[in-house]
Amino acid sequence: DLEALEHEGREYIFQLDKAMGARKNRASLSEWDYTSNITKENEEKWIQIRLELSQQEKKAWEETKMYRWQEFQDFTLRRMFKKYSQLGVSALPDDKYKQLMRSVSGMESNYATAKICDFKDPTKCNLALEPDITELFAKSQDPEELKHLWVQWHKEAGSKARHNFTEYVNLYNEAAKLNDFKDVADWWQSEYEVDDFEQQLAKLWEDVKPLYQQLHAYVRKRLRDKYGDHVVSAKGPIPAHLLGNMWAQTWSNIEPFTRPYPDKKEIDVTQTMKEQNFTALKMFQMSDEFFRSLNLTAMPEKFWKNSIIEKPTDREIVCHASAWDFYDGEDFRIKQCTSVDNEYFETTHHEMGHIQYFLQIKMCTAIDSQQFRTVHHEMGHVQYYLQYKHQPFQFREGANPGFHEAVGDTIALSVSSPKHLRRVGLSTGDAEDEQTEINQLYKMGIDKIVFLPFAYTLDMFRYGVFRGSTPPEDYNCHYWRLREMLQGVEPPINRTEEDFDAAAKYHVSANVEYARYYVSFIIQFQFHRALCQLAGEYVPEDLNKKLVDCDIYQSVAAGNALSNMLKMGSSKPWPDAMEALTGQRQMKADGLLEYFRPLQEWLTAENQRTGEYIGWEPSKTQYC
Ligand SMILES: C=C(C[SeH])C(=O)N1CCC[C@H]1C(=O)O
Ligand SMILES: [Zn+2]
Repeated sequence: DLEALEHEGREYIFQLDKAMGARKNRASLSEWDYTSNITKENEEKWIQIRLELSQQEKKAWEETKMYRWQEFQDFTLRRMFKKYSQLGVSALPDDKYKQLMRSVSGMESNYATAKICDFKDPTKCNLALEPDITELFAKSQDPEELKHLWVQWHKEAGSKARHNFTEYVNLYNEAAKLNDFKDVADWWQSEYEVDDFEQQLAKLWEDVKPLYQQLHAYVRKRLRDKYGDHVVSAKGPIPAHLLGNMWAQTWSNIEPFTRPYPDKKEIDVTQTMKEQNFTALKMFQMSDEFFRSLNLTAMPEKFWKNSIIEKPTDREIVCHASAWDFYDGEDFRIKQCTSVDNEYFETTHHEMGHIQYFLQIKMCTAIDSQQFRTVHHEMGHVQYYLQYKHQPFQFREGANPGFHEAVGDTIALSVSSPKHLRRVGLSTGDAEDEQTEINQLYKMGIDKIVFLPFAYTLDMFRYGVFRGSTPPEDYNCHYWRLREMLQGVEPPINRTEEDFDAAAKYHVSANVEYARYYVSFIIQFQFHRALCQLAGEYVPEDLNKKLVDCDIYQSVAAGNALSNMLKMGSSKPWPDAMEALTGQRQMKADGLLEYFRPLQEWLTAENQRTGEYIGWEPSKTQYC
């Protein structure tokens, strides 16, 4: 009878889950070995192990199909069977599976090892993205130098990936169809368990677009004032190489010379951290301490022992920051790039003297607030792993991919508040006045608001590619059409289909879905608002308890609510997790818009005062 069958199903699935845990542990260890020492030999080992594991997954999948799990009474049991009934890329025949893995690892290693020549010294041709190009791009205010760095990087990391990318699209789409999806776009969106995901993304963009347009207009004016109207037009898109970031996804690096009140004391965390001899180690310790202050879990010993945060000089590694769960309940790591330079050498030895297990900690680029945000971002991933490590392996993931990206950033919203920076001695700024608050909101806005159209573009582009509505001969043209339409940016020089600029972004070369960050940058404000209310730090309409100045540090009430949501992992559909923390069951832009309301009002008035054109006319550069 069904009762007995369900009982047998439960026995079976928990055995399967344990075996899956062991497989995931092996897969993570071999991927770690490859990405922290990029060699042909390690690539072969990683591919071999993945192939073995896929055969085991295929066998398990055949068995699972024999159970009539859709009729089971137990919700959790049905949910586990449902997840196991999806085989994934292992559904491909072995030769195609290997080909798909080779095309992705080919793109990823090309991206990780790409080098370009320096603008000032053309004989110096060993500039890597981290830390060299990133640092130059953040600091240079010479449009010609910025154009050189932009064009060279997009040539080395973008164009060279085009062949592998088209092969990856075909094979990945084949795998999607073998999993009963129309294409990869359909597969990626299924992770969000709603049937109108793309409409929800569009609605969120409609809600945020007016605010973005005001910010875009203001920044364009400030850049035109600085570089002249032959470089920045009055009504056109903003040239993408002038925004302080290779992908124009965050504009924090141009804050020093574009903020609303330039003479207002700036809370420059980077400067203070340097003065206080900060190292990455200290930032990781501070982040760990923040989570502990909320009654969340301390980083386990293996984290401090096994993480890699030094960019080795003797080998190539994948530098893009990442957090890892090895599915054994103890081993969790971060791999974040650093490079040895004498400024931190002494500090590191000094630190090493204090701490037995410590990893060689130094930051790739100088200690700066962007790196500080990345540290919190990565530590948020590890905190989520720690909270749900008691779940069955199949549920050891975020409620949806956006949740996993939002944890660290939500904490960083408190850490970057003026109140918190004063609390930890990173700022001696006096209490807030109106102008300082606008400067603070502007600094947060050119990181958080401008990111949204970039993130939206990246996966709208790939949805079109996977659906075939964007054919390979139009890849670059469609990419720039979307970037102009949504972000209001244009390439610094004409582009052709010899170029493939999308792959110059890590996540396109590494096959990492990106809508997760778009979701994260929306829901992190819903999380932040809920936590601030729980911490008694935010009371609607109370001018002494404003959202912009909320810091949940040491609030056990907020921490317990956060950990209760994180502990769920993906055991329930994400609206249940969202509701547990915020009382809302939908993604909504209301949290973000409430946070930035004072900035939106200021920008609207300022753009009226200067008569700046809101929005942008078609670009004059050629790219189609
Ligand atoms: C820090 C990470 C590793 Se999950 C990252 O890729 N992020 C974090 C914010 C957006 C996105 C990016 O760098 O493009
Ligand atoms: Zn992340």
